[in-house]
Amino acid sequence: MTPPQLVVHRDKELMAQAAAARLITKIVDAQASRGHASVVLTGGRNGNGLLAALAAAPARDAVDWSRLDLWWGDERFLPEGDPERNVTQAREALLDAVPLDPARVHAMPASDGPYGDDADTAAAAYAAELAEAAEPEDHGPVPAFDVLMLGVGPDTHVASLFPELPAVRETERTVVGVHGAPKPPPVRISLTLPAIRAAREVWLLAAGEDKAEAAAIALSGAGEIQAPAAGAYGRGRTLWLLDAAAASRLPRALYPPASA
Ligand SMILES: O=C1O[C@H](COP(=O)(O)O)[C@@H](O)[C@H](O)[C@H]1O
Repeated sequence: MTPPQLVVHRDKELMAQAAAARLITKIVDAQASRGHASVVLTGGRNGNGLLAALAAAPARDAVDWSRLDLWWGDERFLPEGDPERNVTQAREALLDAVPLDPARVHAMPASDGPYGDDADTAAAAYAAELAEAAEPEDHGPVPAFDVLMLGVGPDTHVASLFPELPAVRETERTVVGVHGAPKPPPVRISLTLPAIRAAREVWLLAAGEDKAEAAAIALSGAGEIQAPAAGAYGRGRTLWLLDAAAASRLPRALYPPASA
């Protein structure tokens, strides 16, 4: 387990801009060293805020968008094009504005797609797609993503891993169907903690007063079943990107010097 590093920004706008700049650098560096890069996107307010900031950043043109694989950490299992789907929101915030290779945009299945409304079969299909993309040097059934981003819910959920639900207890499968999520919609698809931990870097995004309690709990030694964000870490780095409001209830010992 890589211990979390914390960066606290003044407010959520600055946090989104700084995280977008950080992501551009990571992608450009990965493309320079390996020829391609892979990023796992998150839904939610903070994830979409980052994508919108990236869309507005002039440095976005430094990325070779045709050599970037995009995956999702979770999806709301709704029909294609539904405004609540994470991929729909990501397209609106950024993806439609950059020259991605459509074959490298790995959206999770929709509820009116080839697997119909069977979220478990759709999840298994996504797991198979990940396994096919994994290289031998990744040493596992999912690619070693360069960056995997996760929004942190006010209840400490990450991706669609909610406290105490079966999905957060999964130790074998890399992608699961989620049923009975406390946040709508109730049916979702999610990467599991083992898949999340395959990433080189995991970035947790938390901005706003409503995330303060969740950040304090997850960073104070809570168990991952009760606080899924506590179980999200990367192979090489675990980075919490917060704004001052979300960091306001962290124990003093954890509170780092303000970054900006
Ligand atoms: O429903 C979801 O919620 C989380 C957190 O969203 P936020 O709006 O509270 O920041 C998000 O990370 C996840 O991808 C999404 O499906």
